Amino acid sequence: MSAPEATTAGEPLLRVDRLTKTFGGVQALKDVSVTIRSGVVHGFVGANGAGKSTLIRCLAGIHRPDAGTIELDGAPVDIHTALDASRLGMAFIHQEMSIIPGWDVLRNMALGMPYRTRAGLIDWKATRRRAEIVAEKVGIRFSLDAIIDDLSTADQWLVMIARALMQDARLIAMDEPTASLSPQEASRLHGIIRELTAAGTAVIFVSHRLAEVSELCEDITVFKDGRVVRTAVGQRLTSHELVEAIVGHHMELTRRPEPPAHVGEPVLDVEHASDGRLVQDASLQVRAGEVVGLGGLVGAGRTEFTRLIYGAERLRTGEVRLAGRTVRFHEPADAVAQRVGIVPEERRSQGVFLDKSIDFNINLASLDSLRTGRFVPWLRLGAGRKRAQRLIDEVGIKARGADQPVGALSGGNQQKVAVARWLTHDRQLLILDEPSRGVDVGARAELHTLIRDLAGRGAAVLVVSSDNEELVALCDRVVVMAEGHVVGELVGDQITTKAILALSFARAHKQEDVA
Ligand SMILES: Nc1ncnc2c1ncn2[C@@H]1O[C@H](COP(=O)(O)OP(=O)(O)OP(=O)(O)O)[C@@H](O)[C@H]1O
Repeated sequence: MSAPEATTAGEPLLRVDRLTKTFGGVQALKDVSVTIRSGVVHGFVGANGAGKSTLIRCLAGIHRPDAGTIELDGAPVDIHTALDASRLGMAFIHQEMSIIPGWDVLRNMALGMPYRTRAGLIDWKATRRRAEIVAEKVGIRFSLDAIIDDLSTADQWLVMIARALMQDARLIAMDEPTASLSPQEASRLHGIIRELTAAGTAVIFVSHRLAEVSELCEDITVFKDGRVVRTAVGQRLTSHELVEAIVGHHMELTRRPEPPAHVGEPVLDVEHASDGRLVQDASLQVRAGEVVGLGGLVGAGRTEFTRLIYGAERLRTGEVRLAGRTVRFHEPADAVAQRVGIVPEERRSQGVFLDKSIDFNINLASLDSLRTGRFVPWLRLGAGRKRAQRLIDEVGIKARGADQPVGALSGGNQQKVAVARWLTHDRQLLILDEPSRGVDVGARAELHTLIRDLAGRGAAVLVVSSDNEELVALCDRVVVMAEGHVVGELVGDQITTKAILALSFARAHKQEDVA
């Protein structure tokens, strides 16, 4: 198999015809037909579990379709392995990027495709030369010798795109590339994608951020329950049209919540917290019944601040009070024991047990309340399963049943499990870091309603989000951080995306003024 000849921009490059894929009893793709054109960004949108990633994985040689055909440049192709896909000029950046931790940027870029000498040895000199050209093209400004773990998520994405270009990919599929990026980083990535398509590369772009899909994608395919429900070619759909196609009806995207009916005593009170590094003298209060947002740019220290609060990092100076009592959590489990619920930023490594069932994951947090007696630590499994099923319905987790392993769910549904496990009624404080990352537009609104309901029942909620629209739609108050400091606070109707952004940059402007 060899990479086919170049196709003219706008011409069909890849045709998928009536592809079908079933996992056990779940029909992930049903008769899906899609045409990808050269030089065009093609958006894949749809609710969690609609089939977007499965189609991409079929193209990448990870899954074998049950039926249907794939054609490249008009000729049928059989993709059995990742190597087949790569030889055909297709590169894939999946939701969980395949970086090799501990390796430098150069080796990560050259993975699988380094230049070789005639003797078959890796020609690092030629590989580096090529890598330098590619790095320049995608705007990599860090050293090729940097260790990949030390880079931001946005920079790791650049390395993945650079890897695709090292392979001379004619088609690059990116599964939710902007989910973990700030608006600024995302717009930098959009610029790079536009340059790639201008040079003739076809790009498949998966995202739940509908505004960016509307702006960036010339062609769009909307998936629903494994089927294609709308195809737009050369016609940009607005966010509202996309929402209607995805959820089946019109939905208001950002509306301020009703003010809380009752705000009680402070549940969380943090004073002058510092870790000596990323968080400096940060104070914050969350009262019972309130949803407080932590806004700011990526790298502002928000995640680190929450980790200090719940004991994942060591507090150097300052004080944390929970319901009026000074606490010092040595690890997150200490916080959980004090009725704190935590949804960490890194779902896969810290949030859920992928090989365990949905009901196990959901009930893990509340095992105590499922014990039948103090001295008989006997789990009332029936009650646990019932609770899991209720949450699966309420949050709209798309699964075969409560006993399905979380690892077999789509990315967004895994995130819903990570959040749902805390939606029981016995948490006095919930700390949610990017709770709706990768969650579809309909489910996001449902998740927000559940979070507000919990606050309505008296819980204090602290939410970190890089999506300012989410903070507007969810929070009673927003505390903004910049460079490790709390730089301001917005209350009620003061909370707008513009105001959050202005505060996020306020510190940098002040420093410029001084300079
Ligand atoms: N390896 C697997 N085993 C079993 N079921 C699977 C597997 N991979 C996907 N599925 C199921 O196939 C369906 C489609 O999942 P897919 O990951 O394609 O959705 P998606 O549209 O990419 O969703 P998301 O936006 O949440 O990433 C889901 O019901 C999912 O649970």
